[in-house]
Amino acid sequence: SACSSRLVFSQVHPMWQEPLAIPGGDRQSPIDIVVRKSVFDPQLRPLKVQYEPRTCQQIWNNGYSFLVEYDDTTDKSTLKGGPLEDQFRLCQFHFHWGENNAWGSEHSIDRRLYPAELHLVHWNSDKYSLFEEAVIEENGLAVIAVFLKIGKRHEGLQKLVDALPAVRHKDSVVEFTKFDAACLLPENIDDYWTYAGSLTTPPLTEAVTWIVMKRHIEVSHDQLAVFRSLLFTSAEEQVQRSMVNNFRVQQAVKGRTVRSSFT
Ligand SMILES: COc1ccc([C@H]2OC(=S)NC2=O)c(OC)c1
Ligand SMILES: [Zn+2]
Repeated sequence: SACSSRLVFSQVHPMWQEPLAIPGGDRQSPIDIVVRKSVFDPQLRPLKVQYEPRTCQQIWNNGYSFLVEYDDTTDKSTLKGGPLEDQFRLCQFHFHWGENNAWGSEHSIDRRLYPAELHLVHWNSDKYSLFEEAVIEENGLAVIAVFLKIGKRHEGLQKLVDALPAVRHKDSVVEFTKFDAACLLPENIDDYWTYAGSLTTPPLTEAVTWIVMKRHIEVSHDQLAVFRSLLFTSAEEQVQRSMVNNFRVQQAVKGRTVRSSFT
């Protein structure tokens, strides 16, 4: 699918140092969400998530995370409502996680970090015809963020966990079909925060309407351990590096307002 588009990142592996100052970066992500400063917006509507499991295609280790990629050539898996004026198409989801359970998420709530964070990535198919077009437009993308907490085993995630050893190295791909991404959403998706932000790895474009779920999902310690068994490095490289701590440092809010859909 296009959305995992082979946008050429800076070849220097960011390893999450800040490789470059973003010219005029005044809406960068991730951020710490200060709950008492968020503003309830009664005009925020319920989210409408309609995912078609048959659009799931493959898992790709891109050397930053592993992406579960969807066929985004038609409007079969869509997101609308909430803060969104247009219809958005699901193109991939991926995660960010730590080397241990003390940290790993990109966003935090009142400074509380989670061991991992899921990003469900959608692009505005009312206004653009390709992910690559949308990724440089300020209303181009919508990313749903869901925090992961260590607890009971997540049955729906296990099918994905079982496929990960096949994509251990950077640039490996494995077929992965009929996965319902909706199983990774918390029961209640009506409670969320939303703010204007950016991609969290290069190209860091300020194209993202963030929808950060208030409710987390639970995964088992062993399931998250399999994420940490992945590698940043390709099979040919002499030195193998574990894929952990693939999150960006938090960015200045710079006067942005974070709205909440709940009081
Ligand atoms: C080329 O497409 C990209 C590139 C980077 C990101 C990063 O930005 C966020 S958000 N998470 C990431 O890993 C992306 O995710 C939507 C999509
Ligand atoms: Zn991400």
